[in-house]
Amino acid sequence: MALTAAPPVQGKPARLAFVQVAQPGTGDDKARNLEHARDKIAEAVRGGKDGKKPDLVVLPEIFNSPYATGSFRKYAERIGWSPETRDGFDVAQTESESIRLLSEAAKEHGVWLIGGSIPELSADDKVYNSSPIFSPDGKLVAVHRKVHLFDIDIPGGITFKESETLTGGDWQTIVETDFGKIGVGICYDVRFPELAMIAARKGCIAMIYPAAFNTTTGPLHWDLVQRARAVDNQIYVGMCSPARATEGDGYKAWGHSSLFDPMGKTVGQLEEKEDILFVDLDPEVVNKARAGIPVTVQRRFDVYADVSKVDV
Ligand SMILES: O=C(O)CCC(=O)C(=O)O
Repeated sequence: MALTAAPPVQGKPARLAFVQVAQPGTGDDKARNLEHARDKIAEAVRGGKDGKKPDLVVLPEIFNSPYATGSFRKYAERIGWSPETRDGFDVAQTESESIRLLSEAAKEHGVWLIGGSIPELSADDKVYNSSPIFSPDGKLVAVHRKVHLFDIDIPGGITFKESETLTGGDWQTIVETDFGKIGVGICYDVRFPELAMIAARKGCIAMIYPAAFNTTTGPLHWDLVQRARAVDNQIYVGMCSPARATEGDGYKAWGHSSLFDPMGKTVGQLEEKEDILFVDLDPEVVNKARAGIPVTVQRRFDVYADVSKVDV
């Protein structure tokens, strides 16, 4: 029995490298963090056991600053990119040393680069948690500003309030690479299924999130939310975390950078220490999942189209 399947997703097989670098402690200087990230990108580009060069390298959330609301403004840099200037943006004009370094690394190695995220200072003096994305010629093709701020309070677990110093972004980010469309979110954004659903319906083969879960929610939800987004939308979902800090009283990231496939299977996953995860995307795996379980074309928007109008 042939079922009605969604149109095939456009893309080519691609190798990804998730660079799980240590997150800076409060005493760290930024130049050292940046140099370390640059070295790790170079290591990733040399490939894993089979020596295959990745098409896309991903860094974790807030890799150049301590992950602390009190540090974001101090470490923030003016990037200058906006969706309006996207095509005419010249990296040579940015004031951001992190953007310059990442652009050089992407160009030097000829790879797509999701440059984790960094605190960004906007023209109107707000601070955002922002993920810059570079093409292999070093062009800054997009900046995703974390849309959903991480404000949680779990007694006996973790309290964190990004909104004390950060502002939420107000656009969705989809990047067109030469191996297919990729959606980008940042960490807490993964808890909101809508971004992933829209990305999938717009033809993305994967959602990638620079992220930094913690030791309270990590063991419970890190795998679960990625697998849920992957299975709901029949796309690949991956998150790149910092390594877990072993000293100091700073943020203790969960680690476990990982990629899940459209059937919810683990493609690959790290532990909590510094390491690099090499994993492959295959559009045929997406097409097969969609042909077998065609939820993409079975949705009943006539029944639930007005979900945003339902009061909570
Ligand atoms: O959602 C979570 O449990 C963690 C989110 C987080 O750490 C973040 O958004 O930075």
